[in-house]
Amino acid sequence: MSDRMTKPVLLIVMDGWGMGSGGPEDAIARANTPVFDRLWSDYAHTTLMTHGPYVGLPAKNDMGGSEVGHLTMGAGMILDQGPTRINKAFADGSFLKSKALTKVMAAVESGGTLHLMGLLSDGNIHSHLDHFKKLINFAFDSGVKSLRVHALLDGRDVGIHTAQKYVCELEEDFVFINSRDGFDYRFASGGGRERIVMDRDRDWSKVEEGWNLMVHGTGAHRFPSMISAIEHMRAEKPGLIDQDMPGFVVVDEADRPVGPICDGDAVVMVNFRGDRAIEITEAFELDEFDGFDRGNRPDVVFAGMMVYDEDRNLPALQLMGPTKVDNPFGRRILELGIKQFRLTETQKYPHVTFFFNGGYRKPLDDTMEDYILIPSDKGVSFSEAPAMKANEIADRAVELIESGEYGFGLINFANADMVGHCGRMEPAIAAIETVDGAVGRIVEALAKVGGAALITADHGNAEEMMVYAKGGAEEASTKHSINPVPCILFDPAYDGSYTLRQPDDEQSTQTQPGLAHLAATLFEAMGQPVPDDLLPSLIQRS
Ligand SMILES: O=C(O)[C@H](O)COP(=O)(O)O
Ligand SMILES: [Mn+2]
Ligand SMILES: [Mn+2]
Repeated sequence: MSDRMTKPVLLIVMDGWGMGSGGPEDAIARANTPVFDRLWSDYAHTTLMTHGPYVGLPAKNDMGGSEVGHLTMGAGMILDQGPTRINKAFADGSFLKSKALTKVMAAVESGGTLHLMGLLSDGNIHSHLDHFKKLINFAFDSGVKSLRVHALLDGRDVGIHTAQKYVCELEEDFVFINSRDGFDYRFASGGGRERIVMDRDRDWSKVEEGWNLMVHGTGAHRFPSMISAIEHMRAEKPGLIDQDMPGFVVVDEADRPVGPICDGDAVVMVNFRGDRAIEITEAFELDEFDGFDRGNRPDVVFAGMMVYDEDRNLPALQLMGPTKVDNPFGRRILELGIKQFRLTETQKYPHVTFFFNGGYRKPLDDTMEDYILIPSDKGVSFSEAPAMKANEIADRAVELIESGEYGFGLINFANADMVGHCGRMEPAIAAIETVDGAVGRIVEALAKVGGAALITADHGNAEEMMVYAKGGAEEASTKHSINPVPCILFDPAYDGSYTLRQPDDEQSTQTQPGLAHLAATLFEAMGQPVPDDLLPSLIQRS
């Protein structure tokens, strides 16, 4: 061990690990978690809010997600998130007047088709149905004659079998619009978000399949309408979750695609969140591109709802500017001369990098920041390999702690979330038990060097693996929850002289313990002065 040993303080995010009811749907309560149980009983702990106004989301019961959660943890304050800012800009009219949207509309003025592509649901994690509707109505009001929707079906941020509901809502608008002379609005292609387009781990085959369906109108599954496609897929594979639905093209009586993307068209990616929107954006925007063979790349005006990659300014045309975090935690401690690492597997790479950094994805200073990303398994369902890369992450974390070089490290364990999104109880339990063991090895290494850790989560998921309809019918739940998450301050020198602030109904959104209080808590745990623009630390000394 180095003799200039630094005692690291870690932020360990057990992604998707919420505090549930303890009932049969609660995979976390059902799992055997001796490490978590011991930490909870021996160290100062509390629970944190991760949803709605506590993380800057528009509605009271909006679920938290990784983007808003990590951004809030890194910001140390509650900032308006993308959907909140977009809603406000729609409400005050500035969104529809933006230069970027004006350019999109101008591109199709002389007869091109406007294509809207994105996740068709009201999950509000990656996108919102209202944004589709508002853009459709605006196109209609602006006299755009031809519009096509390329719909990514959700079933991951919303109920598992809800695709039809969202499709029907837009179909209703189309019926009205198409009753006017010369207007032709419809769906052109679709498919489950886990099958096409919304990859975030450079699995280009998924993006390629989506590209071929949307751009070239080619693909084995061809249907006369969205609804017939969804009904057919469901009948063929009962129980199929929307996110896993194979991709398809909508075709006319002569089997011609009704809406391939052609030269002179405009394309809007309606998703506001970047991690799963960036790969398809690269396919549209980059001249030098080796993800897959694009065939004839159409010459289109392409716009994104927001920026998806700030470092490369992609896409070039953004309907809404980025959410700005002026002074994220990573930059603040860099300025204090504290060396830091970020560690996770690639499925969660945006989380520990550009989400936590509130924008930038590469280290600001390579000598002071190490971003370590272990490749996630590819081509398997995480429910078949629920250990994911948790053990490899723990191995690496122990090395980093023992190196004595780092004063801070952020670790994300993907398991409870990624396996939780599959909606199956047994694998979720296995996922949680793996994370528990991995955290155990990390705290053991920390104890040896006198380091500390805040152990928490960005939002719930695996503690709610089923939802119950009225009358008791149960259905698998693949989405996040709005339950609070645990927060433990592991501190081997803990002598009971402090506690962490507890939630109670009397506190305001700003003071109720939440993700926004972690940055100040970390500063305090590191023995550093807490910057006074941050929301206060959770540590209460007696
Ligand atoms: O992208 C996903 O997998 C889900 O929509 C949200 O999960 P995350 O916010 O935990 O990444
Ligand atoms: Mn998450
Ligand atoms: Mn998730």
